[in-house]
Amino acid sequence: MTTHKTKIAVVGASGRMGQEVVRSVLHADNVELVAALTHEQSTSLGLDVGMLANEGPCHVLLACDYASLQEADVVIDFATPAGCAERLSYYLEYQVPVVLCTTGLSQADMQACAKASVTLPLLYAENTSLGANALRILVQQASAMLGEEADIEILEAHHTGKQDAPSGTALALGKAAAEGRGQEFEQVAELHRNAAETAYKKGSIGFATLRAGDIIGEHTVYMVTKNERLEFTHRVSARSTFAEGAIFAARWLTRKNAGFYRMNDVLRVDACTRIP
Ligand SMILES: NC(=O)C1=CN([C@@H]2O[C@H](COP(=O)(O)OP(=O)(O)OC[C@H]3O[C@@H](n4cnc5c(N)ncnc54)[C@H](OP(=O)(O)O)[C@@H]3O)[C@@H](O)[C@H]2O)C=CC1
Ligand SMILES: O=C(O)C1=N[C@H](C(=O)O)C[C@H](O)C1
Repeated sequence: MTTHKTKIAVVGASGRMGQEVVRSVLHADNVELVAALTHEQSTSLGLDVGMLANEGPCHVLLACDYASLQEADVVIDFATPAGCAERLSYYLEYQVPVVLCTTGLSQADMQACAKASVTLPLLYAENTSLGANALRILVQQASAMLGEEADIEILEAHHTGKQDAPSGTALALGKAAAEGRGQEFEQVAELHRNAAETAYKKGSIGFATLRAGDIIGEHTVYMVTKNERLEFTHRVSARSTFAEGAIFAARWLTRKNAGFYRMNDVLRVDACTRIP
């Protein structure tokens, strides 16, 4: 019996994550790589993305003509925030569902995502790993239990190539913590805890950032009360974790109607049930 292979286009395909997704797609038997896209100025245009990803030729060349999206069932976008609005316009034009994994997006970009999702299945994932999404639920629950008794601080560590800070995952964890104790995130978030003007305030949620070497992605949420503390830590030791999560989400998204989706919808971690 031949099974239908999901046809995947990877956007940002020459980047750290783009190459990881290419590798994972080439190794999986239920998906097929049909396009690999980047921007017009990319120095890697025209290269075989299989070669770029150290997998040998796969006969898909890095391109910037988004008309090739017509071949795809779904897009996985791990490109940089710059150009996000333009990319969304292509996904709308070619009506191709998208798993958007870019962090550091502006409010305007997020509004454009919401607007696009009126007519397109769009899944926004600042972190496609199972563990980070489970952690978000645990943090919300613990924060609800402890209330404002606990000081909450979030520390994230990433490789030196990361452009945005705090990370998208750290912000999502902070939002979950604020939600848990019934706070408005924007009112309590101290995004740069170590900056001089953001000294400790009771009830705030502080963020601190490390950028060092090749750390793939680590997040710790501290909940500290008098004489004791909880530390919730998630560490990723291979980028393939993110790539495989994105592919899993992409296949799921091809069966959905237009709408704005999150990893929780895919993984059902909130209901503590996994889709096999
Ligand atoms: N959701 C998740 O689980 C994860 C999300 N991320 C996020 O993914 C994003 C990419 O991370 P990473 O791979 O490390 O970054 P990289 O800088 O390695 O890759 C980004 C890629 O995007 C390409 N690019 C730049 N501008 C455009 C554009 N306008 N259109 C299309 N492609 C473009 C770049 O091409 P060129 O190099 O040729 O300029 C580059 O290849 C970040 O926002 C990061 O935070 C990362 C890991 C996990
Ligand atoms: O840029 C990265 O590398 C990562 N970015 C995501 C984020 O900003 O949360 C997810 C992961 O931590 C790796």
